[in-house]
Amino acid sequence: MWKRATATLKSSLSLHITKEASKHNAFHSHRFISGSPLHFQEMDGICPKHVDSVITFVLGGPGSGKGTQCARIVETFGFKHLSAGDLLRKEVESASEYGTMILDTIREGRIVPSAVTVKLILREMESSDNHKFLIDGFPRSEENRIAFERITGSEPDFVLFFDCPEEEMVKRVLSRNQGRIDDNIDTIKKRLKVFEALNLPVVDHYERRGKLHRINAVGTEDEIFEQVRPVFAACELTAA
Ligand SMILES: Nc1ncnc2c1ncn2[C@@H]1O[C@H](COP(=O)(O)OP(=O)(O)O)[C@@H](O)[C@H]1O
Ligand SMILES: Nc1ccn([C@H]2C[C@H](O)[C@@H](COP(=O)(O)OP(=O)(O)O)O2)c(=O)n1
Repeated sequence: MWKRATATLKSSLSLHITKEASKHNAFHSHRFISGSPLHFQEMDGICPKHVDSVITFVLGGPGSGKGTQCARIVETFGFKHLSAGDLLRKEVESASEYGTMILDTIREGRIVPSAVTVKLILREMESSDNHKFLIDGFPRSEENRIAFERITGSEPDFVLFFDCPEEEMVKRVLSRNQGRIDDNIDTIKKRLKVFEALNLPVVDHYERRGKLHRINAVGTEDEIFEQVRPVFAACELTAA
């Protein structure tokens, strides 16, 4: 399964976001799906580096342990980890024209428009020589999913979902201690609502597609990794 054709992965360099994208938040606007007003300008063409790429999406609520387990997967299986949240936070720090919009959106616990997030992800993929990608915290909505699949012309090879009870997620986020503006009880409550409304439909979608690996996210980090490991080990065997 390592070998797959993402032959239609298009160059992020050909993506442009209009200012309109920054005005519309995905939570309020699904116009991208119906009429594509976010104005991606896509040129035909393949990014040759990614013809054989493996793409794994890592889903789960805030604090479910996605980042923690991704670090273990990177260490054990050599994937390139792309955290959508980290990329967005880096964009805020880089004085990007979208910085204020991204920061406000994160502070309010909403979802940044796909035009911005997909562009950041593709830019990172193209600058990497790795061919195995863990895309963490994405897609967070059907709008994210549809935008990614439409732009790249590809689906993930498989999807991990860290299934964690809400009270455990709240406890973990409140003790995360990374100085994040969204790790406070008010924003967490909003993020959990957004997660249920927008992310769970994505989980259901991949379950129906037979691509979902549901991981019980309660337990020690080691115990959880012992559920994760066989998913990746099986794929390595298939590729051998
Ligand atoms: N299995 C676990 N049990 C308890 N705490 C955990 C576990 N996995 C991660 N954590 C802690 O919970 C917090 C959130 O984990 P993180 O990996 O950042 O989650 P996510 O990326 O899903 O938001 C971090 O402080 C992390 O150290
Ligand atoms: N696909 C994404 C991923 C994250 N974001 C925004 C909204 C999220 O609440 C924040 C933080 O995301 P991040 O994945 O770092 O958060 P958690 O690790 O799940 O707590 O970033 C987004 O708008 N779209």
